[in-house]
Amino acid sequence: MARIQTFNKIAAEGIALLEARGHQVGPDVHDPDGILVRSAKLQDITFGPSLRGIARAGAGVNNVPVSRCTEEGVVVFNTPGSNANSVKELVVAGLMLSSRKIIEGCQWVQTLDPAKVDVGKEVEAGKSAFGGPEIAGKRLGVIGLGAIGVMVANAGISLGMEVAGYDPYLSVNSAWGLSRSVLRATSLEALLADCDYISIHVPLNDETRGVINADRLNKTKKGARFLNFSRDALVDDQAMVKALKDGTISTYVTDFPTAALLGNPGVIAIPHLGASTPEAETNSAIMAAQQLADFLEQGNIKHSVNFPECIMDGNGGDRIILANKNVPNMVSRITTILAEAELNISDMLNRHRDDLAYNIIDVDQTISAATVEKLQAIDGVVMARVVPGGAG
Ligand SMILES: NC(=O)C1=CN([C@@H]2O[C@H](COP(=O)(O)OP(=O)(O)OC[C@H]3O[C@@H](n4cnc5c(N)ncnc54)[C@H](O)[C@@H]3O)[C@@H](O)[C@H]2O)C=CC1
Ligand SMILES: O=C(O)C(=O)COP(=O)(O)O
Repeated sequence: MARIQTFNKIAAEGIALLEARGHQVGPDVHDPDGILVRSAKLQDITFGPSLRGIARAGAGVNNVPVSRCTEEGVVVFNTPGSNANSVKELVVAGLMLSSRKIIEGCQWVQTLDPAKVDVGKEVEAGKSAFGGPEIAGKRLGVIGLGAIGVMVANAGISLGMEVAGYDPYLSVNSAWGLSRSVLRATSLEALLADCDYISIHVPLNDETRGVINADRLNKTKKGARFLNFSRDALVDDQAMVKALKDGTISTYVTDFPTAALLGNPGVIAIPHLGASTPEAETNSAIMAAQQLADFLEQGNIKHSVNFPECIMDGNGGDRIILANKNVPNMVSRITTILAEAELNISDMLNRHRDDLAYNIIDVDQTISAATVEKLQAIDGVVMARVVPGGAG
């Protein structure tokens, strides 16, 4: 049994999956082996020595201190694609909201006093203040063509838009999913200069922080509508407010409101609702719970953002999982210690990702605590554990 602490409300299906597998789950669990989280910020949390894995039920992991986790041998998971449709649908709504003055119009209707005016007559007389262009035939630029960006680009095509995409790291999988009608923008600047509607779908990291800055906004097509359903810090708020004031951007739709944006005309601020559908919440919770349980129970790693993918069927005996710096001679040092302990390796898988290697080693005999200590003491070993319950 593992102890799993939750940091947000996680859909019941995910919790039920873990409980059905015998694990203790909840917000008050102490000394957790695993953490299950949505958007709660974990940067200021000190992790105890028992922590082995963190599963983010969702896509973005900027709320998790991933580098610190890697150094401490903690595996971080996310759930790619689990909430992409939910975000895509809200982006489609955002396109419409950015184009037609639906929100202002609805707010105005609520101000009409039926005791004083004929509402139907007043609506017909006042509606011309709330017109806006159709999106069909206009050009949509999609920055980042991953799980969400591909769906948004394809939706744009279905809605009769011309669509251009920009993603220097486009995966083969995304390329397969992308409509052939989507044009390739040669650079971010070219996309910004050419598009009437722009939607950004990239992770927040050191490369993308502030990617939409004053300089790029100055080069953006006059009157463009900008949609940000990714993260607040991708966009320089002050520069965006200025671009809204001078008409460079006509509407900024954001799922990540900040203090600097509130009260500015042209801002449509949504309270981070992109993934708030029962379907997305259930998908994400189940995927996160499954991945975390598979790792805690068997050491298998799928959809980690800091460890390599590593999955091996067990043979029913003891299993060691071990992470080490990806430097020469590590495997021989590990296997020497196992041989000295007269342990016979029945199966072994070694994978690496950047500077980190991960090993799953199944042995025919029982592994002693002393052997695990020796493995942990090897210079360059970040983490070594016997998976409880063996590799069956
Ligand atoms: N509003 C909400 O509730 C939600 C927001 N998100 C946000 O959306 C982001 C994207 O989500 P997914 O599409 O599921 O992730 P993903 O990992 O499938 O796609 C991200 C794409 O961005 C591309 N990319 C990375 N750096 C880039 C750069 N500098 N320029 C252009 N493209 C770049 C990658 O190659 C990848 O194709 C997440 O990281 C998260 O921050 C995700 C889900 C829900
Ligand atoms: O998956 C993501 O990156 C999201 O932004 C969704 O966040 P949430 O799980 O709704 O707090």
